[in-house]
Amino acid sequence: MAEREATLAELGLTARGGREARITGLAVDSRAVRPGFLFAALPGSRVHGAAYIPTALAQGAAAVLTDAEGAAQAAAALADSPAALIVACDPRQALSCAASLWFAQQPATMVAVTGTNGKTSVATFARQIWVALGHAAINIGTTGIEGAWAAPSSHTTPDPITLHSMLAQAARAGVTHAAMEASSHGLDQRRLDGVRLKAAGFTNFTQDHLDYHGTFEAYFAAKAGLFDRVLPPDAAAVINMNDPKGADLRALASAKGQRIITVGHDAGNDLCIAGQRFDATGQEVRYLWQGAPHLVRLNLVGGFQAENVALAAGLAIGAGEAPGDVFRALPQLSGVRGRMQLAATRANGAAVYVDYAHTPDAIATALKALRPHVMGRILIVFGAGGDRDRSKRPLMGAAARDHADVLFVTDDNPRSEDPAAIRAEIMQACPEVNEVGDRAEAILRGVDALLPGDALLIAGKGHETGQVIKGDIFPFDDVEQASIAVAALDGVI
Ligand SMILES: CC(=O)N[C@H]1[C@@H](OP(=O)(O)OP(=O)(O)OC[C@H]2O[C@@H](n3ccc(=O)[nH]c3=O)[C@H](O)[C@@H]2O)O[C@H](CO)[C@@H](O)[C@@H]1O[C@H](C)C(=O)N[C@@H](C)C(=O)N[C@H](CCC(=O)O)C(=O)O
Ligand SMILES: Nc1ncnc2c1ncn2[C@@H]1O[C@H](COP(=O)(O)OP(=O)(O)OP(=O)(O)O)[C@@H](O)[C@H]1O
Ligand SMILES: N[C@H](CCC[C@H](N)C(=O)O)C(=O)O
Ligand SMILES: [Mg+2]
Repeated sequence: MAEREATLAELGLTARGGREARITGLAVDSRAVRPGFLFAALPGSRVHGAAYIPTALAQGAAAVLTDAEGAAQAAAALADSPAALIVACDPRQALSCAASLWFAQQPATMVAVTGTNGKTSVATFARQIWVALGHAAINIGTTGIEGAWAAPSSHTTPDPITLHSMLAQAARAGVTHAAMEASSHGLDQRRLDGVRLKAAGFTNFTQDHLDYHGTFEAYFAAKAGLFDRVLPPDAAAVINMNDPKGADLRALASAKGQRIITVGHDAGNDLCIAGQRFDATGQEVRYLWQGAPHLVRLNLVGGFQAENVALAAGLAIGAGEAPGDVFRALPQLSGVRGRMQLAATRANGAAVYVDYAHTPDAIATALKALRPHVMGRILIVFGAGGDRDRSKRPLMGAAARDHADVLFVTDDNPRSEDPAAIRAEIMQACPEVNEVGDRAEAILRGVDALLPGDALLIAGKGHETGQVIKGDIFPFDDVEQASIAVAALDGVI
């Protein structure tokens, strides 16, 4: 980053007293500050970044961006320094816009998707549609940056400096299309406010992340910010009307003057899921685009995937593709790793699926979605993450109790918490279950219990490759464990 310089004005920032500075890089963490950097001292969840302003100045920061509280907190250090001070009411938003100007390039066609469940799936499907239509495309989210340019990512929606650095690298590598996940944390923290969107999508709204947002209202307001604040008026809003919150977002998008593409099962929607027929490996879907039918074979298990595909198709159309081309591309779509993934099959034919369901709604949806594909019983192995929304635990237990036939409650990233206490909270709703703390053993027991025609759903970790216990990450992969269990029990590798 130090190879180039920009003035504050070029980054859209105005310092107190009109002071200018030549900026050589951006940082939100004082430990990353180098001489000439702009340090963004942001209000955090644990501490105000202003606490690190003296350190950043000592390391040569040429400018500090913060809010009024931060400026007051570090007044003494700032008064003694030649660094420029920018005080913004929303410093996170100012940082995102500065980052977009600093890194300068982003793929010309970008879309974003928000919602409690389905974001990764929709973003991946949008990328696959674009690739099928001949574009150099990526998706950005929980599974990293994938497609024509790839990189790992620690966040679903990366912080703005990381995000714009990656967008610029991807654009320089020739990427023209990008679909990104807008997490509620990312929206609340303005991480994607510097992204220029052609379309934005909404999947659904159910319980998650109340530990962070506090109330359902605040959680929904964060998601609505994608349409209210980030999406420009000349862009398209693609809204799943099957969700009760869809109507609220349609009204919001309409007030903004955005082009609205509604998606849902009712015939009145622009993109309607008019019929579905399930078989062992996927489904046939009859979509209607503004009344005209498109019959599509999807190699995807789970009725909700037809909704995710519809939303991705709506985003591609909203961002400029011809509808006919988009529907022709859909049979080529393949599933996302760890989302209703067929991980193994027993010698007796019983199937083992791995899915990332880690909310009450996702567990219910995943189990209900499996039913039409399964003739026998449905078994589930699941747990709940530590240091995350506690109130969802008994609800996850209830969802499994209501929609599965045999339950194994196990551990899923206990993090700093006592794993047995997490399991006990889940089992408040389903006391009559098999409790097996060790996840590998729970999977082995679940696989062992499979009779011909049965299916096992291993829920919660999806694509994850580690089990987080205290501060350590132990290698763990549900798909791999499913294969190991089948091999051990059936004697095949
Ligand atoms: C709750 C949350 O989202 N926290 C994010 C936030 O940290 P924070 O502002 O709360 O950090 P803090 O510790 O209070 O520190 C305040 C400020 O001081 C700075 N600092 C701190 C220490 C130091 O020595 N020097 C320094 O400058 C920090 O950089 C920060 O700006 O800003 C940081 C920098 O951008 C993020 O890394 C951090 O993500 C944490 C690690 C996190 O776990 N976030 C998760 C919950 C998250 O964002 N998840 C969503 C997806 C969820 C989902 O849908 O499943 C995601 O998009 O990934
Ligand atoms: N449209 C949907 N409706 C309900 N549940 C869904 C839907 N799509 C996916 N799910 C469930 O949610 C799980 C997570 O899917 P996905 O990773 O696509 O969502 P996400 O919103 O990206 O999740 P995260 O917020 O954790 O990144 C899936 O494994 C599935 O169980
Ligand atoms: N990104 C989500 C995923 C959680 C998945 C589950 N395995 C867990 O650890 O709770 C979160 O951090 O809340
Ligand atoms: Mg995701």
